[in-house]
Amino acid sequence: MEYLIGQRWVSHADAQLGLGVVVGVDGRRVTLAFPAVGEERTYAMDNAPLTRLRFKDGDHISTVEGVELVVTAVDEHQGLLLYTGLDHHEQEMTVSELELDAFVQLTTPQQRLLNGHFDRHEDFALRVATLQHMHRLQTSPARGLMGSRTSLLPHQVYIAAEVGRRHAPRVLLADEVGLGKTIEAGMIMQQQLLTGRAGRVLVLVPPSLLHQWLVEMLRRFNLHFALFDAERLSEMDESGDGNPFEQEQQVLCSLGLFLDDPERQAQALAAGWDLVVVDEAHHLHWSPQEAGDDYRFVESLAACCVGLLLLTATPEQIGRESHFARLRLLDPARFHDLEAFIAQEEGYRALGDMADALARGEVPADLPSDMDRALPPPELLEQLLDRHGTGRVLFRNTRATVQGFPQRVLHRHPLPLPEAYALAEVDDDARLFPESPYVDDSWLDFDPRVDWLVDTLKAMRPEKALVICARADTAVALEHHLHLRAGIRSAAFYEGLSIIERDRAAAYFADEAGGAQTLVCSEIGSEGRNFQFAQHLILFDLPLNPDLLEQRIGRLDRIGQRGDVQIHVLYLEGSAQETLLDWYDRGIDLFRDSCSAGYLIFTHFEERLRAQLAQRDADFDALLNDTAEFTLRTREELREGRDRLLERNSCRRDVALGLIEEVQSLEDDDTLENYLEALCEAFGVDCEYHSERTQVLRPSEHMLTGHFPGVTDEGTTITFSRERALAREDLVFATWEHPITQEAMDMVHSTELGNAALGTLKLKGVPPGTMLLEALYTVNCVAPRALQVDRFLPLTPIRLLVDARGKQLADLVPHARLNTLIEKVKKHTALAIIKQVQKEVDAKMTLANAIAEERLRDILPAAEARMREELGAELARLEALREVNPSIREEELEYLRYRIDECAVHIRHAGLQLQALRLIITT
Ligand SMILES: Nc1ncnc2c1ncn2[C@@H]1O[C@H](COP(=O)(O)OP(=O)(O)OP(=O)(O)O)[C@@H](O)[C@H]1O
Repeated sequence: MEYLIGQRWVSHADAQLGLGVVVGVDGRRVTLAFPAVGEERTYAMDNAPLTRLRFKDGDHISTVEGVELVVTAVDEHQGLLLYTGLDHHEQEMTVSELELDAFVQLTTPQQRLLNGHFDRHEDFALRVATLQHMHRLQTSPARGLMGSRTSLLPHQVYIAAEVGRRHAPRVLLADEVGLGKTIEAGMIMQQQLLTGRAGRVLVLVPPSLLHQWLVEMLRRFNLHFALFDAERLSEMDESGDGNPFEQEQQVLCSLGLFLDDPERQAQALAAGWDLVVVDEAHHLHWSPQEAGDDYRFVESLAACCVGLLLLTATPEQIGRESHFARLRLLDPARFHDLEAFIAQEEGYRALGDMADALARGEVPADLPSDMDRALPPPELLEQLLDRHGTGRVLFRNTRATVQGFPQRVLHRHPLPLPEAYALAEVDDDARLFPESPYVDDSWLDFDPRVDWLVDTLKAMRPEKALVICARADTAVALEHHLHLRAGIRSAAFYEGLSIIERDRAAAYFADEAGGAQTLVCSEIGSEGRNFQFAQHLILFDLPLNPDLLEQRIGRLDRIGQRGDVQIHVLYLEGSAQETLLDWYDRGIDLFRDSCSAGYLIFTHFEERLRAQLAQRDADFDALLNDTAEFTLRTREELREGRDRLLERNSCRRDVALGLIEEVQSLEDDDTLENYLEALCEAFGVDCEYHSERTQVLRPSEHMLTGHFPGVTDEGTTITFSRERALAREDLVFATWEHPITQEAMDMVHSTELGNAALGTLKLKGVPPGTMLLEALYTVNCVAPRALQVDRFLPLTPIRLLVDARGKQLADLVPHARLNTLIEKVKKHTALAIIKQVQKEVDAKMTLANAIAEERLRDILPAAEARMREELGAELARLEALREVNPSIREEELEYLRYRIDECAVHIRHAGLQLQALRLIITT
């Protein structure tokens, strides 16, 4: 090998040195300067780990002056290479190799292979596997649904898939209490973030639910929200770094932060969000006369964010009008007329009948005129639901459809009315909450509910009971009494506590060993919290709103409840509470069955009920009968009309079951386990068996990078079993979509790991000394993530195996087979081989590139056709839908048209990327 001063060489022993230049040749020694690292090294010529750097036509080079050229010709002059190329103005220029930038990164497979930077065959195989898995995940129907630590419940999976795949989803998630709206919102967010449809997310929740949300999002979805409270915001203000909302991508805070604070509102509005989520949205104040500050703020947010999820279990808690007002936030164009909305709801019964008939295979005579009667009934049913239902904006699943819920069992506990209460002058409020007029705690001494509570809790020990009362003062007094005077382990949960104190109290109650036996909550504890680990609910009083009562019961009667829910209602005989209990129990039958029309029924009878609460008389039985009859009728109407349609729209079981099956099949085989093991091996992470389908990952001394995603110094225990992950919170649930897997895959994809290898092989029928080149290409489409072009044009790995005569043998010798046959070659032999076959490799690469390009010519039009078919069908559907159901917003249509055009442009410009190259010599 001849060395001349000025030539450029790279060290294949240490790629980090950058590009060296020969600065001295002295007998048998050569000295190189490596300007990128400011070092000089001298080597013995006969075993220097150096390779001459020689660029070729089409390579990108850059000079010390920062000029970038695409090489068009290479000449040699007095032993030095001269590169001619075009800069980005298409100007031609020629530079000597002396002028090349020393910070060269040899990363392409061909450069690395030809310069002697070989990888292990295991790493080569890992790279190929990574690209194949990435491709498979990109095209999976279950994309975005695999990574949540939740049971796969059809109604949730359906909603997550249906809403999560929309661009800019704007929906009201209104499943009945405790059916998992938070989980659905998490699944939707996870999917939107994973697929790039959303990046910036703002979640607004009541203060008492902040931590519960924070924890649920993290442990179930690996979503790291920044929790903003007043303190953190003022610290951020002081730091002078500008708008705090612009400093985080996913923010969780309470709506209260913004009330009466126009400046904060302006900051949040200016920060721009892809998705805004509002929990317990029934609290937003609105009436036809006046909108509250909270409503107006959310309305401003709704106007400038693209996606909006509103969550409420009791959409009509404050009445139909405010239900309408929330729908208006989602789509002001569609929901602009309250009267029309109410009239339309009335037509749902007829639609429900038609849907039933179609489900039975009959085509009803009165089918809407926009529908094509010639279609088969299942398709007509799809169209009917799609075009005439409310499914696009409103999702509501009920216990009746979800099934598997335990019973609610009512226990009435009459107690004598103390004289002090009987004789007191009372108003409406004090009738229901007789202790409320007391400024001190003296009522504890004579109120029989207190002793009952103490005795019952003691008798129940160690079973846990949630106690709910309407007022914070009552909760505090009761808890003090239980705790200090009766020696019952208890905690209070009320609005006077800070958020952290509330969470501490809830955690103390949840603690199985040594925790509180009871938690005494004011009404704020009746909303959103998860207390299903308890089976006893003690209602110290009853609220004067059936939806609030439903929320209270929902704390225990929710997903995850394992036994029947025992509802104990304490009441003072002859008091307004007894009347209210009778009305709820015998009128609405709310203790046995949840009722979405509770508020409607309440408003219908409110006047008569209030009169009976003030003074029960002979009319009460009539009130009970009327209420029961009205309730029956209303439930029936809802079941026949709105709910029936909503249910069909809110969960299509067959679709959901198909998706669940897909997720399960990905989980059940051991591909991920084997793949992660190979990844760990490649990166120097120890993988130790823990128990069935569970491993401990630990950084080893030979860790390749400073960090492997998700692996801590102490070790991270991961399980591949969903069942175990649900039972054991401390284990990481490893799925294809867990950040560990995703980031590790990215680490392989975005670096050169495994992209160049050399080996030998004995192959029957192939003479020794034959050269084979195994090349893997992927389709490289540069496009904004939000367009999701990868749905139509995924990575599409193309594997070629070219022999010396240019024959393509990929199908004959599959990659997996090659992996089992290939043998390692010592580094110096490999370097000797590569020097000899340089020219041949170049020639075969040209050939391989041509074959791959030819394949690409088929792939791109097919991808465009697929995109046009899929998005075109979506567009046609939306256009048809819009004719009859204006809940489709014009922007949705416009965006879809724009997306089709943009996707087409990007698909046409897609190119190939050589991802990995392996040179094989037969022996
Ligand atoms: N698929 C699931 N797998 C496991 N647990 C779940 C699942 N869905 C819901 N849960 C649990 O059930 C409980 C109720 O869920 P969630 O809080 O999402 O309900 P919700 O509809 O928002 O309730 P609320 O109406 O009270 O606000 C929570 O403890 C949640 O963690």
